[in-house]
Amino acid sequence: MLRERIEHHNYRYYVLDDPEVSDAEYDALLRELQTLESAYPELITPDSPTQRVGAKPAGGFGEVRHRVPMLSLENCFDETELRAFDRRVRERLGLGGEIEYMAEPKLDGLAVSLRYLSGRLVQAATRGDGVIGEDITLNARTIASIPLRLRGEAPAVLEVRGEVYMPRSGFEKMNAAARARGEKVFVNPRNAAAGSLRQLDPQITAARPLAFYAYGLGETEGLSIARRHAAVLEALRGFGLPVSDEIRRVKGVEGCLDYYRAIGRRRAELAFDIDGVVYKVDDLDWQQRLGFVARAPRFAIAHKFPAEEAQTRVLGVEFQVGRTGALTPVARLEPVFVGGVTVSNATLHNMDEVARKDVRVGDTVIVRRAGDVIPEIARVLPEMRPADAALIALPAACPVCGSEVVRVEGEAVARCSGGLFCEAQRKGSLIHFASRRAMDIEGLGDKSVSQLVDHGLLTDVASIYALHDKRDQLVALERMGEKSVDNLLDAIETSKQRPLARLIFALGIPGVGEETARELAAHFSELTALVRAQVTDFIERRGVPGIGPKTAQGIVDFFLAHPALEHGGGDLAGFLRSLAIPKVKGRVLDGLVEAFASFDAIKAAGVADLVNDERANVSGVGRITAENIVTFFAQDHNREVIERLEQAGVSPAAAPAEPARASMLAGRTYVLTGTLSGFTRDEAKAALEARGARVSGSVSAKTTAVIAGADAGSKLSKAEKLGIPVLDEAGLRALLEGEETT
Ligand SMILES: NC(=O)c1ccc[n+]([C@@H]2O[C@H](COP(=O)([O-])OP(=O)(O)OC[C@H]3O[C@@H](n4cnc5c(N)ncnc54)[C@H](O)[C@@H]3O)[C@@H](O)[C@H]2O)c1
Ligand SMILES: [Zn+2]
Repeated sequence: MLRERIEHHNYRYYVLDDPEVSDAEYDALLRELQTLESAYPELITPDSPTQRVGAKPAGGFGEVRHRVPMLSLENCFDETELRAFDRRVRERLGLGGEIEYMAEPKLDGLAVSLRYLSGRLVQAATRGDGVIGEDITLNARTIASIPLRLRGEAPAVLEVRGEVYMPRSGFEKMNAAARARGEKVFVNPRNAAAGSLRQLDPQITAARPLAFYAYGLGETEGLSIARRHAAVLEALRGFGLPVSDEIRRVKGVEGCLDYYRAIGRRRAELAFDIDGVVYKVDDLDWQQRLGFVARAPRFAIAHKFPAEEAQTRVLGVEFQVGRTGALTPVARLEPVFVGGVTVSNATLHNMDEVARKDVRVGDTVIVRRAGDVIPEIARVLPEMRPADAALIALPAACPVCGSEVVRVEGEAVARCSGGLFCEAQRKGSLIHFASRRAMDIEGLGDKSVSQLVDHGLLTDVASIYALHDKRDQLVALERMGEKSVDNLLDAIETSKQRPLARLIFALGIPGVGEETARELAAHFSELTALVRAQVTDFIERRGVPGIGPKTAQGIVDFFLAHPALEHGGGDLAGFLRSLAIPKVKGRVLDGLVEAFASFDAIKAAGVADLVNDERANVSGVGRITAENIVTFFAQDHNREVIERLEQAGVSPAAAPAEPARASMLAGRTYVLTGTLSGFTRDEAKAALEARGARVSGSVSAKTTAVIAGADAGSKLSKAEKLGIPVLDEAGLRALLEGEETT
């Protein structure tokens, strides 16, 4: 029965701090019951979960009777529901205009009530069932942000209502430590906070990273303040209680929605988890007139964010093949609504990840989609695993071309060995070549590349430049038409003039990203030089193979101790061997002779001359990338493609004479904010600094420009206020390439 199921989940959640289902699923059950009860009001009983808050205390703790009940909040999940709430409020108050609300973050922890008598903390209690809570005074005393004494002139009685929560950083640290000890980890900061606070041994609570925010009042005596919720918060602050500085006064539904969206964008940046925002009528007299229903006040509502996690089932696993042949396992899921969209696939990244999470086909899993991040499987619920759940195995053959799948020892990825014989790799490399940051050929995206490959019009990247001879065939294709074919051919023609760095990046050499491609273009100036390069052109060897710092020091010390040693002539290797210098034999001995040729040179060598190390001539190109580049250009088919590209007139401008790059942006200050798609923050910072710019963390009048990625927050609004130019990611690229002067 529905009520019993809800009660069971309440018990798991509120008493055991160990829920079995996601909040979204629980909310759906509760709504189902609410809908039923509103259709058949005669079924409502006072003990129905819709009429009650939380659950009775667990026992083990003393009981506290709340003098002012601790209620829950009504929920809304979208704009329509919010408007309905606002309309109800105005109708009840008989008001026409916009209502002023206080908008607050809805912290995801657990509610507590702190009782101060003449400024001293005398009791702390959980919400319990709203009427009777658990006495957690000793535990609450261990939380640093809960003052034991109030500041200023405290009233005779002050009950403070607020949320005990666990900041995200503390949660992650605590879970990492638990994982290292092989102990159970908490599924989210809320359960961690509840589980940590409701410990019978306060010493355990003391060791947990808990914090507190105050947001309201219970019983008070002798407190005189303005009849405004804002004044309540101000007073709480004045008594030394922590109050969130994200709280704002807003006007009407539009103000509420603006606040909701703005904080929603910054949700991931906040130091704590929030599951939504709360709007409260600011005027306390109005609050009083609005009053309460059974389990919640009528003057406030929680506007919840779409759940970032949801529960679903793994129906199967497919392996996708990327342009480098990497096989990515992708779980096919029973469609589920999470993070605001319906998700039916989630990446499993690679086989190590599959093993680490122990995902099997048939498993019930928690899917997570935070912000615009690709959905992923957060964890498996092993207790719900069916007996016939199937292990996920790496296929022996590529699902696209049937070539053998190889997995390099020690590497997480498995690859199809088919190379350009593999259609998936061919399509992938064509899409990459034409992509915006590579050769930027508009009209050659995922779909059209796929279509052209399927019709045999494209084979490799050089075949793009033969398309103009196939105009008739192109026009005959579905979704093509004269106009779009002409546009495509124009775009292809234009792409012949892209700078060398872009062409190098477009070729898709393993390990060569945009930044490395730029370095390579600057170093080699033309493609033929890069094609002919050897590993030694990238990497300079110094010292003698096999000699590390210790051996080197040993050699230097030996000659310091024997300054008079001379080599009378003859076999140098034999003479060295006869000296029996520690570690100097075999490869090291041969290497010394080869590198230095004379005994005097070896005697004179310092540690730095002896130690074997490598220096990169091109920044960002280490041995592995160097080998990748050389291997790439050693392949006949790749050389042939390059030749055909050249014949077709793809003649990238040699890197423009770099305007003393190191000082290109000297004297300028940039601020980075939001998420860039092509760079990490650190990469963007390094690239700017390499050009002489300063990168600062805060916006001021001295800021040259703010570079804003997706979901930029307060720094962007500050820049707009100060009238400081704002660049997007394309602007940043132009700036780095010296094409723009902001
Ligand atoms: N997964 C499960 O099995 C399960 C079971 C029961 C409940 N739940 C979840 O618990 C939630 C319901 O719990 P609830 O009754 O505590 O309601 P709620 O969490 O939706 O809202 C009320 C609570 O919000 C908190 N809050 C945070 N910031 C606040 C602020 N600024 N002002 C006022 N209050 C603030 C308070 O603790 C208050 O008690 C739902 O999200 C539900 O999905 C899940
Ligand atoms: Zn393949």
